[in-house]
Amino acid sequence: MASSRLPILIALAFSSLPFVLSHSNRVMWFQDFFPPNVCPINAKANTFYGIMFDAGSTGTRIHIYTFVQKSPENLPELEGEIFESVKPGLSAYADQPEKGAETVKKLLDMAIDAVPPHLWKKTPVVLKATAGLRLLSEEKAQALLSEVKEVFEESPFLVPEDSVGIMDGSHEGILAWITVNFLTGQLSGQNQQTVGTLDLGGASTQITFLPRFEETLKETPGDFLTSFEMFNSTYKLYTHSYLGFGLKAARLATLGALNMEVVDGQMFHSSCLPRQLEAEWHFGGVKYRYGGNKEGETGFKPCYLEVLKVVKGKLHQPDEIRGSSFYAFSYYYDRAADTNLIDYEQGGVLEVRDFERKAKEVCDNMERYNSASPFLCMDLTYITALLKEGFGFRDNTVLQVNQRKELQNPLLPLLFFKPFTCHEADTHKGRVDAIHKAFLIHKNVKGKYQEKKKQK
Ligand SMILES: O=c1[nH]cnc2c1ncn2[C@@H]1O[C@H](COP(=O)(O)OP(=O)(O)O)[C@@H](O)[C@H]1O
Ligand SMILES: [Ca+2]
Repeated sequence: MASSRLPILIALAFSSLPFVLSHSNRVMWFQDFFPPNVCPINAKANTFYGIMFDAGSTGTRIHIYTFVQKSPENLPELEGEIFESVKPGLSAYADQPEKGAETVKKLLDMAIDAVPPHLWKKTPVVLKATAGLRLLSEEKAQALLSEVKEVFEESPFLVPEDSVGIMDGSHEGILAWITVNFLTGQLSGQNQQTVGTLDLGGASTQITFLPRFEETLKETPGDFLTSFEMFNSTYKLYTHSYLGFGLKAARLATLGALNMEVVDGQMFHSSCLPRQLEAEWHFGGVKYRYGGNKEGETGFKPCYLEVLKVVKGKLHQPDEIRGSSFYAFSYYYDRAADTNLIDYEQGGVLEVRDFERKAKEVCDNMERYNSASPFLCMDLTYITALLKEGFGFRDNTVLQVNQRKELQNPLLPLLFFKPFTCHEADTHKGRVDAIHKAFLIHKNVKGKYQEKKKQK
């Protein structure tokens, strides 16, 4: 993050991303998550901490934040972050929730070392799970979450009431959009030209952009639109999370194995895999056997047809995006960097057709690329089909594929708000109200939008 922006931090930055749903159609971000002494009085310099877990489908990550508040008048500044991750993600322990929670405990032990003992009780700890847990049955997901909650409660840290839960898919999209557009300076000043975001996770994928045309708002299903207020502006965003369309879930779908009761020894085949391949793969706590088409076809053409079945007609295609450029990350970045389409460090700018070109190159020469990952052909072909046939992007749509670590920081948007000063936020209620005013998310924007039109 550009260090000049660091001072724009808010006192509650560390207080997690709870996304508490309120009784109305509003989503509140912080309610009930305020550690008592955020705004110390008469303190010259005060350091405090916050612990956030991002429980993704492919891995669990811990962010331990340190904030320093130099004087009661100033807002705290982010001083540092300790980051660690483990694989696989929690959903791999669907049938062993205690073991899953063990992985969280190991990461949490790092926080015991990082946070001074006298601050343990004031340091909130939060875990937000994404698509891996959304794909599990309610019962299995809850079992995992309650084991995690127990681990938190046995720890010396502050455990807010809603500290462990599954994050709403649309919030994932909004967070990414805010992060990218804030970091690129689009949310401040005049002439805002925001950029849309594409996040390709393991189990779900998100698309988010700010529609420029009324037509888009009219044609979009209501639950794809979310509005929020920030820095005194209202943004009506198009955002949607497609569950089961993450890269790894798409592999299973292509193999015909997604949501299947896998029979022992059952083998799944695909023309997207090296002909002679026979292997095993674990995902979401299930073991899959898979391999190439020993006799049938292999290569880009048959693979594209296979993958097409997974995406064609399954996604909403907003016309407006065809000509715009998007910011793409997660597996878009990983696969582009793996195949030298972009630089690992710098990221780069691509067109959709570059993914297709690379997919052809890899799929039609699978023996050569086999050593990297047997799924490379399938992954690149899926990305191509998802972008073109799924979302409806043109071949020449420009994608900025940049890996910025901050993008993976689920707390970052909270660091941008400056909704109140410490003086205004002396009371718990004062803080909640201030945050409320500063940042609201409304659901069902379409309903509202139509109502407004009728009134006109
Ligand atoms: O902290 C991070 N740093 C870098 N990349 C990350 C981080 N967290 C997730 N990713 C990227 O996200 C993708 C995996 O998605 P994830 O496991 O979060 O699935 P989900 O979003 O579908 O639950 C990979 O491309 C991985 O590189
Ligand atoms: Ca993710």
